[in-house]
Amino acid sequence: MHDVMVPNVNIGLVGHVDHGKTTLVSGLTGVWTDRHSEEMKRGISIRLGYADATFYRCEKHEGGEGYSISPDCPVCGEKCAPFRTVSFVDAPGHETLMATMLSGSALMDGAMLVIAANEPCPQPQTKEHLMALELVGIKNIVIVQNKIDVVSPQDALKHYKQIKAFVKGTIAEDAPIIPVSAQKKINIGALIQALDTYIPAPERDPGATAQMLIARSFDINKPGSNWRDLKGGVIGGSLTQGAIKDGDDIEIRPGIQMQVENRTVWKPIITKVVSIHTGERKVAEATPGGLMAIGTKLDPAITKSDMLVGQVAGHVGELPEILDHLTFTVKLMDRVVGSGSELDITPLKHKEPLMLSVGTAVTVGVVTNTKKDQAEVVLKRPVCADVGARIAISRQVEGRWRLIGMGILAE
Ligand SMILES: Nc1nc2c(ncn2[C@@H]2O[C@H](COP(=O)(O)OP(=O)(O)OP(=O)(O)O)[C@@H](O)[C@H]2O)c(=O)[nH]1
Repeated sequence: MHDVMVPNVNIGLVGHVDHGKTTLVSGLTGVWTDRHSEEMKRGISIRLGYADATFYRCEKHEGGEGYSISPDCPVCGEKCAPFRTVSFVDAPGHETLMATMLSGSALMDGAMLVIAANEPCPQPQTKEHLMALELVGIKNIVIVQNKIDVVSPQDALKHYKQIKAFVKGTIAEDAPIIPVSAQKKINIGALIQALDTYIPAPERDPGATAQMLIARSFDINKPGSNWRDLKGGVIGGSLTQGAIKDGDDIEIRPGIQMQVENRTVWKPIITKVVSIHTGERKVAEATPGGLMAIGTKLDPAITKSDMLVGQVAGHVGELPEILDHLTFTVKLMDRVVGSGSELDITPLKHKEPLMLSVGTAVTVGVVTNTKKDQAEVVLKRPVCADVGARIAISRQVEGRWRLIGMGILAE
């Protein structure tokens, strides 16, 4: 591992099932396949996956040639310095896992939209994932035209034009389209160059109060953990602002569900940070950018099996309110995308159940009040969120949750 501090960004991988997202991350990190198959064995591949990469650039070459995942320049063999570390958030492509994709999108500074060259574009989930990026406000997008090794140059060009037509008028209209073969490792340098250019490390405020969105939580003592020297109950995710240090007392909200006099209440969890990892490194302090894992003094029974996913961690007393009902402005799309039949979206109805994604939290609620562009929803599970937070709204259409619009949390 290197000792140079380089900017870190979180890049999401989205796109239709089997278009090669996992293979691509493997090519960009050199390690992912093993970890992924390890996860598969443990039966948790439906959850979000993470992998870290360090990118190197040789100053001696123009274009994508000098970009690689190895410190040795692929052209001249000279040693190069790292210029960027990247945490990949791999969202599963399957349509029933849209909630997981939305939960992961809260962590993304930008996204790679992976589209296979050997299938007509757009496929249903490609449409739905692009719409999700648009709704959650992810503007920095690089389109990867994958599997170019299995089509002729003419067909690749035809397909490229299909992608161009598909993204016209969307948030990805000006996104670069990089033809690659993840499997044959063709054009990976150009892809790294595009990621560097189009997904910059965002401005963040390390001086603000800490807010960590939790996207994984587990028992470190279980076999298969990547962070063997962390101890106790572990939470993983990303800081959106502020910093967390080793030894800090932290609070996790909403916390634990309890029954008090026949009422369900949520009690924030208070604990101490005993170790921090970013990527493969142990660090004394975590700042925004990249994914991290924090070892705490919590009993692993509280953190096991992703039980704290969707919660927020920060310093004691400094987190946003715990909300068991949300009032938000609503902007609905015209039609449901990604379904076989693209149905019109009707206004929200009183008593209608909705699935709402806020930060990494995915929660279900019932509409209790609705006006033209505002709604109130009572939640089954509360969330911890600030006024102004973005809310992705899904409703049941033809038996599954479909993304129908976006909300902004009001006072
Ligand atoms: N020929 C060829 N095959 C590829 C390429 N990239 C991926 N594949 C194959 O396509 C299949 C799907 O790849 P994955 O990487 O699992 O796809 P995915 O998008 O992660 O799929 P989900 O996680 O299920 O959404 C696998 O059999 C890969 O070996 C490529 O560039 N060329």
